[in-house]
Amino acid sequence: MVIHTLGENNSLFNRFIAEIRDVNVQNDPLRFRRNLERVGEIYAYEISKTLDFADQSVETPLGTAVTSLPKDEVVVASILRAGLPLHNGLLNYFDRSENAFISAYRKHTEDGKFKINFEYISSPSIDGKVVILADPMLATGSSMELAYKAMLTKGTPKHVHIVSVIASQEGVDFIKNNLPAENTTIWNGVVDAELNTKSYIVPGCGDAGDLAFGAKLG
Ligand SMILES: O=P(O)(O)OC[C@H]1O[C@H](OP(=O)(O)OP(=O)(O)O)[C@H](O)[C@@H]1O
Ligand SMILES: O=c1cc[nH]c(=O)[nH]1
Ligand SMILES: [Mg+2]
Repeated sequence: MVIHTLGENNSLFNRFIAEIRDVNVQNDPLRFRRNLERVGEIYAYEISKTLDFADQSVETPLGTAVTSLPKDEVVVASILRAGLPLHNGLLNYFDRSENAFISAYRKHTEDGKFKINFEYISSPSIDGKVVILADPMLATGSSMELAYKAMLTKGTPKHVHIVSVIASQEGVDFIKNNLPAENTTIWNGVVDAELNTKSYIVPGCGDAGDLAFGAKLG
């Protein structure tokens, strides 16, 4: 399985990750969402380089320009709710893509544990298409695995790109061990070493869904 960690290279991408993490910046929800969106835009550009391309003619007022354009059909998919700003960023560039949404969230119990609740998937057929499955946080990897399985009920994809902004090493290993290697690629912004006792990524950024959209009950 090919795994990319974009934050390993020096670029402006790291500024967006730093602001997403920074307690003194992430408390501005508009900026937090916009930074996730900007990260999504950069992922879209990087992932676009892996697509199949074909020459197409474009008529200009003065002649014909032959341009190499992506020919794959792309489905942008994300996990509610923290995935929404990242989804929007991907969609800003893959503006012709189809879209899918999966609801998967941590349902906490009184003993401090949680299980992943799945309620909903809205998706087109993914037969033969390139699926980009996005969620800013890859902690244990359970939500992503559940979302991946839900997507597979909608067809057989050509390729699946798993996209996270902040991942844990455990989450990356879990995806590597549980998803097929041949047609899956993982894209992370950064990979942090630890999960705490509540399975939050350390240093991570805190609760991405709450930072983007506010606290929720349960
Ligand atoms: O890798 P995992 O251990 O499964 O954890 C990651 C999941 O947890 C967060 O969602 P959360 O349940 O907080 O929902 P939210 O997006 O509604 O905040 C995050 O957005 C991922 O979906
Ligand atoms: O660190 C984490 C883990 C799960 N979900 C988050 O939003 N943050
Ligand atoms: Mg959350």
